Amino acid sequence: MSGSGDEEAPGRQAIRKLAPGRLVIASHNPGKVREIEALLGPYGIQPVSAAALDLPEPEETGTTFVANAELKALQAADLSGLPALADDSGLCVDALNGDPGIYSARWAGPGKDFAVAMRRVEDAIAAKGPDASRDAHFVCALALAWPDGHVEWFEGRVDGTLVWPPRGDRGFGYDPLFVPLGHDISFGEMDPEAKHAMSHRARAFAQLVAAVL
Ligand SMILES: O=P(O)(O)OP(=O)(O)OP(=O)(O)OC[C@H]1O[C@@H](n2cnc3c(O)ncnc32)[C@H](O)[C@@H]1O
Ligand SMILES: [Mg+2]
Repeated sequence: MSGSGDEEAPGRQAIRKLAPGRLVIASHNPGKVREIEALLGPYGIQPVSAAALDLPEPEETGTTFVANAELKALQAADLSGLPALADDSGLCVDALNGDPGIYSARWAGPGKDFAVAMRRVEDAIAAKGPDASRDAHFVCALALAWPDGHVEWFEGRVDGTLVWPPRGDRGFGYDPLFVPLGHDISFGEMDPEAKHAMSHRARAFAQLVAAVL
């Protein structure tokens, strides 16, 4: 941090008090929780997941990634009495006007079956014809909320193209479909460290670190 003598923002003071304290990761997605724990690793914060605290999964009624991240973070902070970090993310496909977007989890159905969701994406692109664009991007909105209702949010994005059939069994969700720009392997084939070097989540996280940690 640069400068001296300036008053720290309330959020900054709060997160400083966290270390080595606790932060709720307000997500019920084990793949995301794993990635966020890895990203938090260097900062001496002890994360606890919403699932470990038995927090309910809120209905995602927002119409944007940020709105959904915010409602998940606020609910977890309110119920736990701890600061909470939520992630709302998804795959946006150009040929599908940005779908599945904020509905990315819902395209996998109640069984959260991403083989089904990836097939749905592929079928929808194929229905647009052989010349349909295969360009896509992942978006991640992170919201950091405190029990007093203070909330800050950050967004990251990574561009790429979609392959078929799915490639690799690393990562989670739509990772096997997505080849980031400038690379020739999918997120599903990549080392977690390589994904963290460029992912939408890592980019949103870098902004959070710059602003808050
Ligand atoms: O809401 P929480 O409890 O955090 O878990 P979720 O799985 O429902 O998460 P979202 O509502 O944010 O839905 C986003 C979906 O987009 C997909 N997604 C997000 N980030 C991804 C990534 O890095 N790689 C692959 N798929 C991703 C993933 O399948 C998620 O289920
Ligand atoms: Mg969700």
